[in-house]
Amino acid sequence: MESAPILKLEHLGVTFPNHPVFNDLNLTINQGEIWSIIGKNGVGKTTLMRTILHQLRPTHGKISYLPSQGEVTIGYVPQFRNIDADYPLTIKDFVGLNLTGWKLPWLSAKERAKVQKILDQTGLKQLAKRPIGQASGGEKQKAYLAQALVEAPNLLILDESTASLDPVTKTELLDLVTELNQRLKLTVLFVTHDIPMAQKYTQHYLMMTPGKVEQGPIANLTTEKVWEGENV
Ligand SMILES: Nc1ncnc2c1ncn2[C@@H]1O[C@H](COP(=O)(O)OP(=O)(O)OP(=O)(O)O)[C@@H](O)[C@H]1O
Repeated sequence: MESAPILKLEHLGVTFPNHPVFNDLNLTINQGEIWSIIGKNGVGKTTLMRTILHQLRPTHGKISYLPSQGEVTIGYVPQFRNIDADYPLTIKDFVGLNLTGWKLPWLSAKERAKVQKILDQTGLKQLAKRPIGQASGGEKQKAYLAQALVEAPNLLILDESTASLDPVTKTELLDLVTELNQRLKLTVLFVTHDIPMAQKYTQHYLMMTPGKVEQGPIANLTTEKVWEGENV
């Protein structure tokens, strides 16, 4: 049985001054689906994600969050950003930041339990007390994922979040995301240039090309299609 929609984009368009990024984008994402969002550099993938995250207002069309806006909570894992070696927080405090609204991490017992659980799930338990600035790139990226998941969102956006990771760490992260998807029906938008990973981990694709978007089941995403899309 098909799930109910969680996100519906209708005739969506974003135009920066003198620069239309995309137009007339129509897309329905159902609860529990995993989508890859692909397309060449600069085509508008991050702009689309920022619009879904309410950071940008669409210039045309609309986005519906279903069954209601209040019921759709979004976790966001950005592209890898380094963190200064002398950044003062431990991995555990960093993961808990979302729970405190980015103030100093004075957590309640319940919040501490949430952090503990997600550290466990993301394989960061042994590293909880390590200053995040001294963690490896992969560990930092896991911490960003844990931070995005700590409040149990029902929609997770991975914005090229695995791009800088080695194959083993990349697979660990995406296996965890798949596990959460199956257990909790977490809906996932995976922005990526990694077509083999998209084919392995996602069920549907949205391919953005200048002036046009295409979507379908991931089995239809052939190498030729990607090549054509990247060369428009
Ligand atoms: N705030 C802004 N003002 C003006 N132009 C912008 C703004 N943000 C993004 N752009 C432009 O919009 C286009 C789409 O950018 P976006 O970051 O969404 O692309 P992308 O598909 O995510 O690219 P990449 O794969 O390189 O990350 C680019 O040409 C970019 O320069």
